[in-house]
Amino acid sequence: MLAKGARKHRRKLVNIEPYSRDDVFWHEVISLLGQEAVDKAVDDGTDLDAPFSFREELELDIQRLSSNGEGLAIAPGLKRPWVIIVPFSLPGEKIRARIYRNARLHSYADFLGVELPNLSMRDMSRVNCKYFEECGGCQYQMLSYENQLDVKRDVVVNAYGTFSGLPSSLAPIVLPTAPSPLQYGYRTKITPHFDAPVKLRRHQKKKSAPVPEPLPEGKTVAIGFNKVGTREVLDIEECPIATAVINKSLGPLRKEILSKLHTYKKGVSLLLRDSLVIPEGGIDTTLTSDEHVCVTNHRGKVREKVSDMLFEFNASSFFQNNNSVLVPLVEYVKEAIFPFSSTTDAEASTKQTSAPTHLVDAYCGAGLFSIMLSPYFQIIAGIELSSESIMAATHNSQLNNLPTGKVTFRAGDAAHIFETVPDFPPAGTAVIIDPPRKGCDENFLDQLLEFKSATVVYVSCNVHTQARDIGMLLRKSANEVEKGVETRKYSLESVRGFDLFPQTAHVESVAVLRLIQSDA
Ligand SMILES: C[S@@+](CC[C@H](N)C(=O)[O-])C[C@H]1O[C@@H](n2cnc3c(N)ncnc32)[C@H](O)[C@@H]1O
Repeated sequence: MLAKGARKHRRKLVNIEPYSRDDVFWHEVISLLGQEAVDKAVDDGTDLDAPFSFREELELDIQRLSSNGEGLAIAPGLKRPWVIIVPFSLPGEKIRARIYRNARLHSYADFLGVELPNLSMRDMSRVNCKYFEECGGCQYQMLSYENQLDVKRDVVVNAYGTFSGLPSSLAPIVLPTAPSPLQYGYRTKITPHFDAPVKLRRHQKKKSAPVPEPLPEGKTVAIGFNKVGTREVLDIEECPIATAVINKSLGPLRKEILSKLHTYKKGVSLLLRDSLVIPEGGIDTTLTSDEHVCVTNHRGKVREKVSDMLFEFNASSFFQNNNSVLVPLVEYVKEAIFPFSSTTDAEASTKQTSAPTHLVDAYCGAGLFSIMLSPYFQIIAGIELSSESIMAATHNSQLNNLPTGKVTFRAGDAAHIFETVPDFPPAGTAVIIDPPRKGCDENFLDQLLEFKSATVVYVSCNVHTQARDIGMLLRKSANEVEKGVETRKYSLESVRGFDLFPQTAHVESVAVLRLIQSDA
């Protein structure tokens, strides 16, 4: 019988949040070791029995790249199999690593160096950041950009293979990853943070304590991002994936924070957001400026331009962080909705009889898709949980002179959108879904299935929850046909990664679904 503390530790290691980063690793461990070996270790009770001690150093052969960006190796010379996860390492490489955490049938290790590099992938002259291998951010800088895009396509393929629950006969067509026009200097938002120095924190806790003094000359605190694999802050003076205006402001902001560090009771997350200058004078698009500034006030306003449309939103609200890729992304979504515009008349007539006239934009944020696609629809309805973003979306439809009544934005849970559009003809409606990382809930998917729009385009920053949601939608849709209550079902036409986050392991994924006759 395990002691209480050991039972708690076991529960923590075994109960992984589904579709999380840890869950992705766990599925990769199963895939590398084989289900049989995993079952045996679980039966023997050795699945948590790590064969390594803290800080043990090892030489490893990397076998695969994880969808999370790290290299995966099977520990050498052991009687029972065990996986080691090491950042900055590539398949085919021999590397040195040092264990820092043990988990269920796998351990995490720091990267110490390459013994034998994989020269078909690694070229260190490509690395553009002085914090590479220290910062937890951009792990793929040593890869060519083409290689990064290929790796991200594999992530999409594997996510559908592992998390959709679809048989391999229904595996989607995964198109090549669409590139970002900018591969550095693209991030329009960064959020470096700092912890209040321990001494100050203690000092501030005592109510009777005198007002703390500024830090003595030469004493400083790290302001930046997490060191790889830790929660420790790495001091960052520049970030090559952020825009020039953000990098220009980072130095002065750091200086200001350090000069008043003694006034912070706890650590703080800073915000630096690239914005066009917003001219005085309210809603007047003739007053536009191409000058960029960095907004650091969380309650400040930000303006971005996408093609010839303007977007304003609160600095702390959601907006896509790579402006350079937004025109290709929106254009791709548009072509998915109106495939006939790029096909011959004969092809078009076999695909769909008429172009959609209505758009539902679920999880609409500040109205990016609704507003960009407004010229192509008669009526648009958007929904979004954040009332701040809905106010921004409504403001943005006026800022871009959209005809009154053409676009309606509502604050609320996405699932409520379908009850508010009873007059939208499903056959003439396209639905765009762009949920947060956790994906959609089942209630939303049920409403979507009941509505039966001709086309659904699902945009996601987490391809693993997207695969789960699409798998569920396709199964429920096929079930309706099997039961004889419906003759049409959803078919997954394609999935395509979009590189919104060059140099990192993240990928945005766009899935296109069509409602087809079940015998089609
Ligand atoms: C990835 S963002 C997409 C925003 C927008 N489509 C864009 O591209 O700018 C996801 C949005 O979903 C919103 N959200 C989260 N949960 C929601 C829910 N249950 N119903 C509606 N919106 C939700 C968030 O506030 C966030 O703005």
